[in-house]
Amino acid sequence: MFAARQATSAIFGAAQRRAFSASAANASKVAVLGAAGGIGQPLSLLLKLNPRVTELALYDIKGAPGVAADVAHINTKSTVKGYDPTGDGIKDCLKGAEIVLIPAGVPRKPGMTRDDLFNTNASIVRDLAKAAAESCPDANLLIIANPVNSTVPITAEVFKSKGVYNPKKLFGVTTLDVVRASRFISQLKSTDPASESITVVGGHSGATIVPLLSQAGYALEGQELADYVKRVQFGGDEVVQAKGGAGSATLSMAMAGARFAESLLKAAQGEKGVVEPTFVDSPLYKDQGVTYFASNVTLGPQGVEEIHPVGKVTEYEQGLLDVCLKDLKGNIEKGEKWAKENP
Ligand SMILES: NC(=O)c1ccc[n+]([C@@H]2O[C@H](COP(=O)([O-])OP(=O)(O)OC[C@H]3O[C@@H](n4cnc5c(N)ncnc54)[C@H](O)[C@@H]3O)[C@@H](O)[C@H]2O)c1
Ligand SMILES: O=C(O)C[C@H](O)C(=O)O
Repeated sequence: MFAARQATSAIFGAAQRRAFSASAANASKVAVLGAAGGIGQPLSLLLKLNPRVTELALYDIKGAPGVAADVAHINTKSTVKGYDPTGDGIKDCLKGAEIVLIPAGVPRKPGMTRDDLFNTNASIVRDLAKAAAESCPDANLLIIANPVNSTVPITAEVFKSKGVYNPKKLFGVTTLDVVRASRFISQLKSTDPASESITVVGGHSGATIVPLLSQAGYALEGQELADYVKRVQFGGDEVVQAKGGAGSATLSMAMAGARFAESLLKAAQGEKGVVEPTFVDSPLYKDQGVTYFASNVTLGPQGVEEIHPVGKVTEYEQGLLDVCLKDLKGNIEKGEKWAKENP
């Protein structure tokens, strides 16, 4: 039988559980908006298994109370409550949240780009961002809904318009790109994926996803390198195709979102040297008009502590970066413009 304790032990090791006990006084409310969806459900499950989470608040336009009732039976200590749009649902869900994950929004079907989701997801994210800016302006906001390259700038504009924008607490979740980059190189080189750490920078769509394989000491060449880069850049499409119209990555994304939330909680609870890749308001390419950029970031109790530079790249990687920056600038400006015109 899959006992919750065993599952918790498998995902969160003994050292983590001891560290958690030492800081058990921390109350960590985590909210998931879009909790009844393909990502939302397994993400809620993984958060329920995380001993650092003390309160789990699950919101969706439909189905969240059911998901909450189900997840709440898992024998870990956190409390779970589901909320829907009736009454003060969203406000109550967000009040006191330390972390808010937003996977609410439509996923791709074969033949679509992430940007094709813009028209639907922009207003969903804007409205949820408004609610967060009003009810939990100090929370860490983790944007999963696509197109991340635009939904993060939209969220920032909402927070700016309410006078509560804190660039250190707004994150586009790009964790899945490094999870894939590590897994795919381990398949090529027959290594342990858990010990692979491939830096991926840029954004979260196609050519804006730039894996920097050379920094991990790998020197793939020619077609092998091109195929690897393409697989990382279009890993999402691989899943969209395989699901044949039934959506995009949900399970691997839930794992990636839960990992990022865990890293933020560790940092908030005093752990040093917690580094994750994420798409943030970044100085790295501001001189080229690219105001948000994903790179490795050291997390601290106040969110972003240090944005790591991109570091040394090969000529080939510089070529990828040049293409990335051009696309990214357009995606960011599109989000900002839309948010200003559609407050
Ligand atoms: N950042 C990443 O790496 C990454 C990875 C995978 C998917 N995604 C994106 O995540 C999003 C969700 O994907 P999914 O597979 O879970 O989709 P899904 O359709 O299965 O679930 C989305 C959920 O959002 C809910 N929702 C819609 N509007 C809402 C609103 N206004 N308030 C609250 N909830 C609302 C829906 O009811 C649904 O339950 C998509 O945009 C997808 O492209 C991002
Ligand atoms: O590919 C998608 O549309 C979903 C997500 O962004 C992913 O990378 O899997």
